[in-house]
Amino acid sequence: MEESSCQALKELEHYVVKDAPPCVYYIPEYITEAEEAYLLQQFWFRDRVRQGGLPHPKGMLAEKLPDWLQQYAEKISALGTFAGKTANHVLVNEYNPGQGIMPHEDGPLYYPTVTTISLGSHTVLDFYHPISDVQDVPQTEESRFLLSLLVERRSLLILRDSMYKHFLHGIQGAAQDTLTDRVANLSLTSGYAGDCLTRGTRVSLTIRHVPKILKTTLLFGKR
Ligand SMILES: O=C(O)CCC(=O)C(=O)O
Ligand SMILES: [Fe+2]
Repeated sequence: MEESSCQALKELEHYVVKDAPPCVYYIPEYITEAEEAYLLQQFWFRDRVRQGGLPHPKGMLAEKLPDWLQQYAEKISALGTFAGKTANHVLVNEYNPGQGIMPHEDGPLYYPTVTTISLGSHTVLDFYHPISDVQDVPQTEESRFLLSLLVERRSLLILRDSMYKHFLHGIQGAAQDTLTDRVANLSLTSGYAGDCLTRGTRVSLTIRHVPKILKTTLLFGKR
């Protein structure tokens, strides 16, 4: 598939998922086991974990990032992920086995790139074509399905361009995932088609940049 626009992040060229539309980068073992344990401890201790749900404008008014998150925001931004800007927003989601998130778009509040660090468990992220304007054709979730990504614990996933802006993403409410050749990043993971992976509790950190102008707009809206 088209790869040209995925060359923007030079250091990451080995991590481009070639069987996906532009752009997906998947970096396994992005953080160490010790870092993962430390981050999980911070979240569980502080009980700051948000359960599922969709991105909400209220989230935009998040407080300053604690230092232990700021360092990851800076490290990821140094890859050129946010066009020279530094990530300033982190959303934390916790999923128990069986929990998912319905297919959605993240919308225009963010710079059109999302980066996700996964802690505690893998999951499978599914992508779908948007519902087309032609309403006379019944459109099932199955007919809109595009591809899946296996997102392993400690990995970093970067979605940009059409994979961020055009397609919807969601997570099935399943307790197990059977890997198939519909998993577009399989060769970059330790999984094989036919494997059945049992989910544990997963905490995801979605790290993004919110352009300043939108932040200001939202602050006005709060008055
Ligand atoms: O947990 C994830 O990896 C996805 C979360 C998500 O899509 C969102 O919060 O918008
Ligand atoms: Fe999302």
